[in-house]
Amino acid sequence: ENPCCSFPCQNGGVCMTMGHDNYLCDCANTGYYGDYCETATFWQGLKNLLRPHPDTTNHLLTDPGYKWIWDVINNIPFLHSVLMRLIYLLRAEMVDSPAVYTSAHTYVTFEAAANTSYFMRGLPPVPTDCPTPMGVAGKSELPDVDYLVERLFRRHTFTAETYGSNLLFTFFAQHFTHMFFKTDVNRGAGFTWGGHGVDVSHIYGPEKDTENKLRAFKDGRLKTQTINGEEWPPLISQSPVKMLYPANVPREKQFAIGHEFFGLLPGLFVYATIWLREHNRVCDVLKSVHPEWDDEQLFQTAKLVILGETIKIVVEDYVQHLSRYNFKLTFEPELLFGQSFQYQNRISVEFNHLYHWHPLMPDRFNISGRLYEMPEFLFNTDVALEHGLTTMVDSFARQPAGKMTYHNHANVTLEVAKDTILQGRQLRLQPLNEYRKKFRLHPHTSFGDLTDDREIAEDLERLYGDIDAVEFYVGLMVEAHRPNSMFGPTIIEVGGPFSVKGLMSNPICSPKYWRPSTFGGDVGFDIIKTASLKKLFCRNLKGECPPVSFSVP
Ligand code: HEM
Ligand SMILES: COC(=O)[C@@H](C)c1ccc(-c2ccccc2)c(F)c1
Repeated sequence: ENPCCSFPCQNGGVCMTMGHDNYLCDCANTGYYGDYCETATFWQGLKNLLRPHPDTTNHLLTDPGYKWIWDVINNIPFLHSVLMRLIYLLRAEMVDSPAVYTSAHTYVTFEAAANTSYFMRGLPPVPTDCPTPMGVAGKSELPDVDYLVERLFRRHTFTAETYGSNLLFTFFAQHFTHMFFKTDVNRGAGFTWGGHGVDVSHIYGPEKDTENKLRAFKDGRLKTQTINGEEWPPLISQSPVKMLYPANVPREKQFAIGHEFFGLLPGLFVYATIWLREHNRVCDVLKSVHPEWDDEQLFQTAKLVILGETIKIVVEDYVQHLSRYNFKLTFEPELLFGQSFQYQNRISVEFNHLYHWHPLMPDRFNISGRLYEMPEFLFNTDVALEHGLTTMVDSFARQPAGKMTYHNHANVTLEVAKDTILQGRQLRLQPLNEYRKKFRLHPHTSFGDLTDDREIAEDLERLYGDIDAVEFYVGLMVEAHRPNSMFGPTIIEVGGPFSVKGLMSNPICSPKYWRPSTFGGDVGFDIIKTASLKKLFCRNLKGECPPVSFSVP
C-alpha cells in the first residue's frame, strides 16, 4: 500500500513516496522540520505563540461581551486599518496561489496552475492505492448515501436560522455564488466552466456572445422590457441566450438572464432584475458626467462599477452578516498596496462543497400572505410579475431562512445533498479532519466532539468506525456550531480564507485598477465606495422601500 495513505506529514509538509514501502516528508518553506514536519522553527514557534487559536479569535470577535471593545476599535481608523489588513493577509495566505493541485493528481502539476478548467484543490485527493476510501482510517466501505441523506439531512420540522437571517440572505448566497460555482457536469465534478472569481458573469453572461445578446447597445444599457410600469429582464425572444427552463415553461415566459440556471427560482429572478436596473442606473449617472462617451465606454465602465459594488456589498453587508463579527469589515483594496499579494484566484472544489447551503431554503414561500409550496415556486416566472418587485423584496426580507445544519434539507434539495456526497467520493476528498488541520483547527477527537446530537454521533460512529474517516460534506453538515455563529467552525475557517482571497484578489483591487479614472471618475468610484444592500434595492424599487437587510425585521 502507499505509505502516504495515513497523511503522515504535518503542517503543510508534502508526502513523497520513496520506493514502495517508504516515504519522505518535504518540509521546505513550511516553517517546520522533523520526520513529519512536526517541529516548528524558532520564528514559526514565535508566530504560533502570537497567533491565538481560531476558536479564541472567533470568540473575541463575536461574543457580545466584547462588543464595546470593537465599537472603540471600529472608530480608531489607524487601528481598524491594521486589523483589516491582517484579516486580508492572514486569510489569503492560507489559499494556494497559484493553484498546486487538481482533482486528477495527488502530486503537484503545472497543469494545476495552467489549466483553468479544473477547480483547484485545497488538499490533493486521497491516493487510489490505500487500504480504505479515506486513506487508512475507517472501514473499507463508506456508508450508504441514501441512508446518510435520510438519516442526517431530511427536514422533519423547519429550523429557522438562529440569528434571524432572511430569504434576502438565502437568495443572495445562491445568486452570488453561482457566478463562480459552475461544475462542468459533462467533464466531471473536478471541472468548472466558470471564471474563478467575481466576474459578474451571472449578470452579463459567461462569454462575449451572451453579453452582446443582453446589451441594448445604446447608452451602455442592458436590454429590459416594461411590464406593469416596471423594468424587467427581456424575454429570450428579444435576447436569444441559452436558458435552462423545464418544458412546461412556455417560451414567451422564458426570461434572458446572465446565468442559464436563474430561471430556477423567483429569488434569483429578483436579484437578476435588481442588478439589471442598477447597471442601467449607473449608465445614466455616467452618461450625465460623460456626454462625450460612446455606448461601449459607458457599458464597460458601468460593468466595472457593478463589479465593485458587488464586492463592496459582499464584504460589508453579506460577510459582515454571516461572520457575526463585531469588528467592522471594510472593502479597502488600498490596505494591500505594497504588501506581497497575488491578484489571482482559483475556485476550489472544497469551497464549492462547503457552500452547499441548501438548508437555508424553506419548504414554502410567503409572498404577502399568499403561500407558494416549493413545486409551485420553482421555475415560476409569473409570481414576481404578479406581485411586483417591491412586494417580492418585502416578503423575502420578512421570511426566515433555514439553519445550516442537519435535519434541515427541504425535500427538493435532498437529491443535491446526495450528489454532493457522491461527488466528494468521486473526487476522493480527504477526511474532514485533514481539512481541519490544514486550516489550523484541532482535528475532532470523537464523534461527540464533532456533533452535539448524541444519536447522530452514535450512528456515525457505527457507520464510519473512526472519527478520522468522516467525509468532508457530511462532517460540515453535522458539526456543532460555534457560539454566536451561523455555521460550524470548519465552514468558517475553511470558507473564510477562500472567500476573502476570492474577493480581495479581484483585478479591480490592484493598484492599476483601483483609481477614480477606471470607474468614470469620482462619481463612479463613490458609487462603489458608498454601495450597500439597502441602496442597491431602494434605488431600484418603486414606492416606499421595504425593510432591506439580511435579517428579518
Ligand atoms: C430550492 C432551492 C434550491 C434548489 C432546488 C437547488 C438545486 C440545486 C441543483 C439541482 C444543483 C446541481 C446539483 C448537482 O447535480 O450537483 C445545485 C447546486 C448548487 N447549489 Fe443549489 N439549489 C437551491 C438552493 C441553493 C442555495 C440557497 C444555495 C446557497 C448558497 C445553493 C448552493 C448551491 C451550490 C454552491 C451548488 C453547486 C453549483 C455547481 O457547482 O454547479 N443552492 N443546487
Ligand atoms: C474566518 O474569518 C474571517 O475572515 C471572516 C471575515 C469570514 C470571512 C468569510 C466567511 C465565509 C465562510 C464561508 C462562506 C462564505 C464566507 C466567514 F465565515 C468568516
